[in-house]
Amino acid sequence: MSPPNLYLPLIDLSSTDRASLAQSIRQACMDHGFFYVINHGIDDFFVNSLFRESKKFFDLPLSEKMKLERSKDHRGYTAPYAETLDTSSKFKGDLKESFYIGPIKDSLNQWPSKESLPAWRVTMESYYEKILNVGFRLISLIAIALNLDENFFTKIGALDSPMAFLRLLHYPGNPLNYYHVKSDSVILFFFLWPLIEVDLSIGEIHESDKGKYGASAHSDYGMITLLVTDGVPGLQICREKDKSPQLWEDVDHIERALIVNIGDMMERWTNCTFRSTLHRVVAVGQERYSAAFFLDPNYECVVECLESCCSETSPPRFPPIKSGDYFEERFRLTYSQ
Ligand SMILES: O=C(O)CCC(=O)C(=O)O
Ligand SMILES: [Fe+2]
Repeated sequence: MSPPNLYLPLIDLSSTDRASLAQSIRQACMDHGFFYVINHGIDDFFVNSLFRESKKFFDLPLSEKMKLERSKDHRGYTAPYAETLDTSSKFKGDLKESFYIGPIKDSLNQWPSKESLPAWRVTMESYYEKILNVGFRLISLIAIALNLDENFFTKIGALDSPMAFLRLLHYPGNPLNYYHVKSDSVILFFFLWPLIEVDLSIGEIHESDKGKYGASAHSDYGMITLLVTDGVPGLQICREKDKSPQLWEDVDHIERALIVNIGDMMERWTNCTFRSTLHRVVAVGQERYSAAFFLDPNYECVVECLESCCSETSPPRFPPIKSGDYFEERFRLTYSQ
């Protein structure tokens, strides 16, 4: 295993020294907002079956996938170019296609039929439970890292039926195959590169930075995100978003490690002590699969500056906000471009 270019701390969940783990997490969250997690207890077997089933879905014809188009509850399929994570971008839409699975105990999720993909639902549900469990363990370490009771986030109700979403992602290898033209309600896909040269006067050509970004620059909305990838590179982070020009650093793949990052809610809670770092996925000309698990608080939970993160000299920077209100606004911006 070659050492990563960008040094991100490795958090070894098999360690019993919770105080030292929490200290490393604190440092990682202040310096990068990103860290690796090893020995998390999710067997390779589950990750491999997650990617195998994910691929089976994304391999279906677009018309089949669109039958499960993302609902108002944010469950289901989003086609390439449906999302613009970088809401300031002049380009429209990201290259990726994705599938959202929300809390598995409610009945709002959409599933491919058992006839077409018999093992799909059970695979996703099983991975969801396992990764949720790792998320809970990390949140408790994060509470310690913030000098709080290890059950702090449970006690304030954040983890009471948390709004945890598993998002399966597929980045096409050849972006040119996915040029997408949108005209009012009509969406046409062109699968032949030469056609792009034709001046199409209907609608708008969605160039998505000419296919440069699988996912454009963004920060995640919630508490923490736990990511697994198939090892294909592309993920980059920018630690100083206001610096010009921005410096983007590659996040290397480490076999069997999860990549964990802090989201905007946690940044608000911690009064920016912990950083919600800008990141993106650049297209590397290779097909790529990943699965991001967003562990976000219960929508009723009020996110307000933690006592351990403010003082007279460092007053709260954000007003308290109900988690559900915050998410609705962020989702609206992401999909309204
Ligand atoms: O696919 C990846 O590596 C990152 C995905 C991501 O940042 C996201 O879905 O928010
Ligand atoms: Fe992200």
